[in-house]
Amino acid sequence: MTRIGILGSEGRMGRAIAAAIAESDASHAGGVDASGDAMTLAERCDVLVDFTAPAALSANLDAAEAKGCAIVIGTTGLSADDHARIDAAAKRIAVLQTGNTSLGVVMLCALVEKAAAALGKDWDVEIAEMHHRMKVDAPSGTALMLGEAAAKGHGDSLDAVRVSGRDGHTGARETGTIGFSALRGGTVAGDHMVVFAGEGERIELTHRAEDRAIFARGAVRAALWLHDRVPGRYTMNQVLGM
Ligand SMILES: NC(=O)C1=CN([C@@H]2O[C@H](COP(=O)(O)OP(=O)(O)OC[C@H]3O[C@@H](n4cnc5c(N)ncnc54)[C@H](OP(=O)(O)O)[C@@H]3O)[C@@H](O)[C@H]2O)C=CC1
Ligand SMILES: O=C(O)C1=N[C@H](C(=O)O)C[C@H](O)C1
Repeated sequence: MTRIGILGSEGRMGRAIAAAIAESDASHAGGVDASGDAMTLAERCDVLVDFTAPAALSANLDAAEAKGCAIVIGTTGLSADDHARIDAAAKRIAVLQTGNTSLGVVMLCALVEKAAAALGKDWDVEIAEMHHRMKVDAPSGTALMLGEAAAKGHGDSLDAVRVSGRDGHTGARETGTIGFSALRGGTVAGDHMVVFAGEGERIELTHRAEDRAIFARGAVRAALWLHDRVPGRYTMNQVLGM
């Protein structure tokens, strides 16, 4: 039976993941928070799931590498340096990092890439997201994944075309850019909308998370799939066979 340890166990996602493990074939090996010791937890786990904060990433990867655990990283707001650190860890252990573990968002990314490629840059792409008032990063990790999917469909790199948080006299929209807007409030688990705006018509592709249980179930599914994989960096598409 796969033993899963939770990094960020008392957080919103940590508690949802504990509930998802209880309904799965995995066993719950324990959890830690900011004051806990990831290294000690890793000793009794096959797979760690990390839903904490970017500041915790390095220590969490150190623990997984030292004890030979696989790790699912759901934390968002990661920097380019964080991604380089993940790539380095993936040479020694199995790592899956994603901004969204839900089946629906994996499908939405595929649809967005396909639509962007088919419609081309004459259809302006805008990404809007709404999350609960406690979320600390923007745009969301999911919004960035959707932006990357659209940029890929256009044959671009997202960094070259990204426009975030317009304010003031911005000038007219530049063709080929991808815009991001973030709303925060209440208890929204996570809504994402990708708009393709053309001449006289528009397409809106939307995913609404009704409960963070969808992310938790996806994280446990990813952990079960990752157990005993050879070192490397894996994706949710591989977990879901998409
Ligand atoms: N990939 C996905 O599908 C999803 C990703 N997320 C992402 O997961 C992350 C957590 O979200 P959420 O659960 O809502 O946030 P919470 O703030 O509710 O929980 C974060 C948890 O991480 C702990 N933590 C913070 N810093 C450290 C540290 N340095 N070392 C160890 N633990 C630490 C906190 O402990 P303490 O309280 O002691 O500080 C807390 O238990 C966010 O980045 C969010 O965007 C969220 C949902 C889905
Ligand atoms: O912080 C959250 O809550 C969520 N974070 C992830 C993100 O940044 O995209 C996934 C989901 O939308 C919920």
